[in-house]
Amino acid sequence: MKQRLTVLGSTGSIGTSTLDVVRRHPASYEVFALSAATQVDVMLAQCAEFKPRYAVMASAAHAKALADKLQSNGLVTQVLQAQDALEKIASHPEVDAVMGAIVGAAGLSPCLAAAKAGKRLLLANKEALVVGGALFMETVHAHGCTLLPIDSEHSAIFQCLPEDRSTWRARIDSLLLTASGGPFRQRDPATLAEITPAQACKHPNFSMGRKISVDSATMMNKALEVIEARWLFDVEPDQIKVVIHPQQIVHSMVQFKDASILAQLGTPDMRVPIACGLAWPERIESGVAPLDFAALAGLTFEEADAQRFPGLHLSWQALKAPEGTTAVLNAANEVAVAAFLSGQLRFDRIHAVNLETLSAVTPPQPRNVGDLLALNDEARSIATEVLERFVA
Ligand SMILES: NC(=O)C1=CN([C@@H]2O[C@H](COP(=O)(O)OP(=O)(O)OC[C@H]3O[C@@H](n4cnc5c(N)ncnc54)[C@H](OP(=O)(O)O)[C@@H]3O)[C@@H](O)[C@H]2O)C=CC1
Ligand SMILES: CC(=O)[C@@H](O)[C@H](O)COP(=O)(O)O
Ligand SMILES: [Mn+2]
Repeated sequence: MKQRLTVLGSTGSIGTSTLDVVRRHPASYEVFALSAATQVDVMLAQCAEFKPRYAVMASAAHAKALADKLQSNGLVTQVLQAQDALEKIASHPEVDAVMGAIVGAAGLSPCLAAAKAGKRLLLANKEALVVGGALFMETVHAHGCTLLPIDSEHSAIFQCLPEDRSTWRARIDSLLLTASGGPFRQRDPATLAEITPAQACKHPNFSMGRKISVDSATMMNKALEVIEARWLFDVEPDQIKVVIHPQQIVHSMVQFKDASILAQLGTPDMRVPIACGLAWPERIESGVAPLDFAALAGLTFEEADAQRFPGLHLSWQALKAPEGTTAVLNAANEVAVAAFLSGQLRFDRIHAVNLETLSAVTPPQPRNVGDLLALNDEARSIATEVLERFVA
């Protein structure tokens, strides 16, 4: 029986890698629905190839443009638009699995809809978990959702852990998240003010969307991943450690109570964790060449420099603060990164916007997804005010 799949964010880096793996296994997977925001022609080509029943676009104008092109190409995919359209394709009764690959908090509601419908949820969209926190995991557990981490570090940890979740806590000492250190790991910190979006988006090992690439450059990506790990694996914040490993061959590790460490290794290519999530607990071909150990120059590890990467430590601070603080941090960072990418904010001021927004917002205890979305909106508007003080 084929798995019927919805891909949220199909035109992005994770979305296209997902479809690349799916393309290799036509007997096992069928695309039920795709979603995107702006890239109409990429979506048109995906509809022509994968023939989904539905395609969702984020705005009415993009939906209309896609519908017109589909019609003139004789394609019958139905185009939907509106917030509840994403939730509809994520929770549709005919869907087995959902890839959550929208970037940012915009992915929270459709991922929660998939979780509530008890789907197999392949989660790349780390911001959904950073915003959703305990409420996200409660929804996963209450509705029998199978949550499969796609973020490479979390997929690595997931693969190193025993399958029986109830035994994790008793056996784990700590989770060791590896980090590349980004493109500025060795750059003179005095020159960080001059960095351009193109430089920040040049990740040393992965070709990714622009937002996550900037996060890797500030190491806010690792901060978000610390928060993601806390919720995915139900460990205390201080059980999560970060180590820089510039080659990104070791994707992360689990240290057990007896000091034994298990690591997951592989070529740095997101099709590996994606294939792992699609097929779990089986294994399928991902299209990625295995590691050639003889050709590796060496694997090195070092500590993250707190002065160069001040944002990294905000994760532990936010996790120890009242619930909702991680949502505030995420909102501030989304606003600051967008401002940097549009040329308004200096790279070295992203951290200042995050820090000031955190001190300006005291989050009330979120009781439901409505509270989380309201908190996200409030934190975004305060971050936008804070930003005014830092723009050139
Ligand atoms: N890229 C990677 O290797 C990794 C990514 N991740 C995580 O996966 C997620 C996706 O990352 P990535 O693929 O790099 O991002 P991209 O920017 O490449 O893709 C994002 C996708 O989401 C769509 N999108 C953007 N904004 C919205 C919105 N407001 N509403 C609906 N859809 C939207 C985009 O549509 P369009 O392009 O049509 O505008 C696109 O399809 C992020 O959370 C990231 O942190 C995690 C690990 C690795
Ligand atoms: C591929 C992936 O999972 C990204 O999150 C990537 O690992 C970024 O790495 P750094 O944030 O360590 O640069
Ligand atoms: Mn990652």
